[in-house]
Amino acid sequence: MEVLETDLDALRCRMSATKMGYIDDPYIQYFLPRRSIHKPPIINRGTYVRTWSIDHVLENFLSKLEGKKQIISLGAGTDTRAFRFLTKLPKESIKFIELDLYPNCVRKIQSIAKQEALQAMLGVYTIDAKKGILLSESLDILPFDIRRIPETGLPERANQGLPTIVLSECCLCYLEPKEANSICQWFRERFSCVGILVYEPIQGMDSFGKMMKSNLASRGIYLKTLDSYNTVEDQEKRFTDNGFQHTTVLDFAALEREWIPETEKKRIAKIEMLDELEEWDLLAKHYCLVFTTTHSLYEKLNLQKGNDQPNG
Ligand SMILES: C[S@@+](CC[C@H](N)C(=O)[O-])C[C@H]1O[C@@H](n2cnc3c(N)ncnc32)[C@H](O)[C@@H]1O
Repeated sequence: MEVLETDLDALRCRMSATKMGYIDDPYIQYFLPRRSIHKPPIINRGTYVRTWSIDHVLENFLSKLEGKKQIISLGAGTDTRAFRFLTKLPKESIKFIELDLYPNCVRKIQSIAKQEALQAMLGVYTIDAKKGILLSESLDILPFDIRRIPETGLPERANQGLPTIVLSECCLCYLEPKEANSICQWFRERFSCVGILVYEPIQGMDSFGKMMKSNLASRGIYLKTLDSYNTVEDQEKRFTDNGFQHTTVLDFAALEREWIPETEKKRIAKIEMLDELEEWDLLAKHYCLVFTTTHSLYEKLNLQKGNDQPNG
């Protein structure tokens, strides 16, 4: 299945951005030993904005709410975020549940099974590498086709009573809009305190967007929701129509401008010269971050009206 390969694309981008110093990720080496990957500066910058902004929303959620919190990652692939966060936070305060298709879970778990440094962070754990299952106090990796969620619910390890952020870092976009929508609706109806954090492409109708779609289509990969949620406004409406009460959507140009601190911008600017600022502007308009919440989570995060940045 071609969609499985998209995880390797994301991993390579993160490796390149890590190697260049945009991202601090000591764990990625365990999942992609080949470090010779180098992506163009605008791709590294995009990977940085993507990683920084998702981390930012999650860190804010984890630090502002008391007690145990849950992050359910749809199509988590070989994301190392759980390990990065577990180095900084008490294990008992956080539960990551990572779902992906069976072959990608097996691949990830095989890497973890070889690395004591990763296992040491999990406390008591069990691994069944053949089944692609890892269970521990703070991280579960489970092979699960997320399209089943509306019918069968989540694997029983998930706890509907915990404040939860559902992360779709480029995953829901591969589903039919109806399927993606039913999943979001399922979470809103079952979880009282929930947010959905989505990173995905937008603006698929212009020439850059068409090129992006046709490059992927040549590999059998289709961004199925893109035409339905083509703009920032469409993305906002998507979640408002779905019954979520508070939605913030920013493209990467806005994220960089409004969220990323000046000190970080200066640091990033020194890493690599961006010869073509116009190219970056174009790319940055084609990706967005959506953060949508129920009223209960919104109140707990204490979002200020008119303040897009979720740390108030
Ligand atoms: C672009 S990758 C993103 C991986 C990771 N979230 C990241 O950003 O690094 C998309 C992931 O979604 C997974 N995926 C696609 N469709 C899925 C489905 N129906 N159920 C579970 N996972 C799925 C793929 O296997 C792949 O690992």
